[in-house]
Amino acid sequence: MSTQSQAEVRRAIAEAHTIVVKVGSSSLSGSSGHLDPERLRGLVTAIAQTVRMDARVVLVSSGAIASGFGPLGFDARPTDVATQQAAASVGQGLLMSHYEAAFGRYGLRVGQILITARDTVQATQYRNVQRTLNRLLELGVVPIVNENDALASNEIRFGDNDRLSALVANIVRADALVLLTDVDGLYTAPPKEPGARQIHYVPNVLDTLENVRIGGTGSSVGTGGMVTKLEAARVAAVSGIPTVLTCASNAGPALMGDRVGTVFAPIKQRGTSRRLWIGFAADPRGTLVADEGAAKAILGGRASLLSAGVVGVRGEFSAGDPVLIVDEHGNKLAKGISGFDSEEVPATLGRTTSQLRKLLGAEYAHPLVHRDDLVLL
Ligand SMILES: Nc1ncnc2c1ncn2[C@@H]1O[C@H](COP(=O)(O)OP(=O)(O)O)[C@@H](O)[C@H]1O
Ligand SMILES: N[C@@H](CCC(=O)OP(=O)(O)O)C(=O)O
Repeated sequence: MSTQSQAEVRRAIAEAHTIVVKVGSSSLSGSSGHLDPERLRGLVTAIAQTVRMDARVVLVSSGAIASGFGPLGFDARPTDVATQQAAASVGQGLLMSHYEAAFGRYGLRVGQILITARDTVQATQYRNVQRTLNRLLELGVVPIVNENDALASNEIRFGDNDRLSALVANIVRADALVLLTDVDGLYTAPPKEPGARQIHYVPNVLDTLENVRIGGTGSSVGTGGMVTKLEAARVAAVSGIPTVLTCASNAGPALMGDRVGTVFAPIKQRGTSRRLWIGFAADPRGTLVADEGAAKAILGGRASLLSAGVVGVRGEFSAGDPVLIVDEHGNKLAKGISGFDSEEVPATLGRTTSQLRKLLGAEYAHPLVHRDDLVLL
């Protein structure tokens, strides 16, 4: 497909029917880091106006921890995982009650969906998330998505909601992704640095953004900074979805296609795939070494990785975790979701599926990595 001009990308966003809006903690909280309900209401007004114009909006909202640490008696956002999870557990309900009240003023219902990273890599969970989101949208509800912070394990989690929002955009086949933060777009350097200039249009986010220095969070409550926002824009772009990145106070103009923030053009035709997440964002928890035949089969594009073609395993992982697949020379071939725990793998190496059934039982008679769970690198 030919690259869309800035005006075309902005028009596509203005005309989008299904939109994913992501708002970061930094945009929902005041200088103390606590949730600021006034800011939340401002955002809701912009979204409600869009919904009234017949659009379907999924809101991916951070802010559970920001909403919870104050009521728990902490002055600042906690830094240890257990207290963050406790704060998120208290804060998520409070956050939703603010959203319920604010959307309620416009006669709109909200529905809460809490997702863990695993839900986006496991086929059944992925489909459940997809079905519920689609049904909520059909019913005219505004789904509000956050990571299930209270239960997310430290090893496999999104941490920030940027990448999660791109995957949600992919899951609902959104026409546009709107990333709202505390700066009006991408700058040539962290915006506090002298000389940093705003970029308004990124035609191909896969190209290394030369002359752009990307930094981490600029606030005491945000987590991913610009790094994860660009990752989200990349996932969206290769899913055929245009992205606009701007500050939360520009939500209304951004949704109308006005010239605010930074827009990222889509790169591919529309498509949806759980495999995008496997390829893009999932950090491998271990490595499987494929022999020559298996490596060739995988590179052919349509084969699963069978135990018969695996000669080694490294790292500790559970069935359902992302793993790297390399050849015997260490060349990276693919990423995939392991069908076995790492400790089960040695007993399966070199075995055919029927041998696995005979030796270990029917529950072991499946590929080590199924082809639907495998993405070439
Ligand atoms: N090149 C850059 N352009 C714009 N912002 C940048 C850049 N590098 C780093 N940042 C920082 O990223 C921050 C936004 O990320 P973050 O604090 O995680 O927000 P959120 O809570 O919205 O996810 C900005 O406040 C800014 O300080
Ligand atoms: N899920 C967490 C979000 C963590 C976070 O700060 O994310 P972000 O502000 O998007 O960088 C929460 O609700 O507090």
